[in-house]
Amino acid sequence: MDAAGPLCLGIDPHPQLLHDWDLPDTPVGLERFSMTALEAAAGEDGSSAVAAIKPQVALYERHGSAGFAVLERLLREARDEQVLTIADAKRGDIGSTMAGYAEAWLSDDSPLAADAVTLSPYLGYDSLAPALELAVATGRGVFVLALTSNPEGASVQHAGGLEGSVARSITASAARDNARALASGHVADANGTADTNGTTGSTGVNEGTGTGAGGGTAVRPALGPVGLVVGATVAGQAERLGLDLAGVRGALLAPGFGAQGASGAGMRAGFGSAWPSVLATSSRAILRRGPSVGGLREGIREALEDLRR
Ligand SMILES: O=c1ccn([C@@H]2O[C@H](COP(=O)(O)O)[C@@H](O)[C@H]2O)c(=O)[nH]1
Repeated sequence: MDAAGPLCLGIDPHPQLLHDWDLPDTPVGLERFSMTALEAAAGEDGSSAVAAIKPQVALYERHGSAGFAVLERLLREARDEQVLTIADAKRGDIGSTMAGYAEAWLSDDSPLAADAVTLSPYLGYDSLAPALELAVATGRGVFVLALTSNPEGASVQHAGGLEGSVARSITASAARDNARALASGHVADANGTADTNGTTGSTGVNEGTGTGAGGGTAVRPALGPVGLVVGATVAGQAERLGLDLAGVRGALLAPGFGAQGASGAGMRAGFGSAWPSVLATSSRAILRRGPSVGGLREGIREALEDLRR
């Protein structure tokens, strides 16, 4: 985020987008789409144009094993291009089988290994422990759904009321786990290398200034391995629900920027003091600028400009 700015490019190969790009709704079309988006994300001068890419796993899964093969190639080539990856898989299960999902997305030798994965905490936040443990051990991260960008999310996430909402409990649990990880110094450094010696930065962890390509001068605290998903469209609700997002000390992945209507100005206002930790993610609004790599890069530039403004 310091180097490239607070933007993640969502790679969502919707059937309509494949059609608009004049590609077939097949694994061949999916592969062309994914590699083109990666080329745009990788930037022109060897430095990534975005902080991360976020492939939407559902849209690969709908093509079966051939779709997963394309996703494996995307994740592998992104790694080769040094573009960070967030697999948007929204996984969550009872602890014993959660370990299987964790290995699939977060272990070094998995063909689907990403730098981070999105997790659903609705079988109980602590059921996610196998994924959090593996993320810490391999220098990766997780993003736990807290306040999702869709209107239906409120029926579950606001439950419990202003003082005791589900979202508040998830936020507090993430803050607890990050505090533990940060205190132990056992988190990834800026190169994604697991650091157990406390030698990275003054606190032994990755600290960012928030003064890089993302613009702005706010100081971002050191961030732990547990991020939250907080929709850009609903960020303003966080304060009303008493969520201490800045206190989480984890990255805040914010979908809803662009196609779902959220703007840079609206996000800044909604996230308030947590803004330096926000990683806005946009899929369709940028992907609609394809199929040319130049068009996609223009979309990325405009989105970054909006976030800096
Ligand atoms: O709360 C959430 C969690 C995840 N998403 C995902 O983000 C992208 C948004 O795509 P856009 O085209 O930019 O609207 C998509 O993959 C969703 O599954 C979300 O929107 N909201």
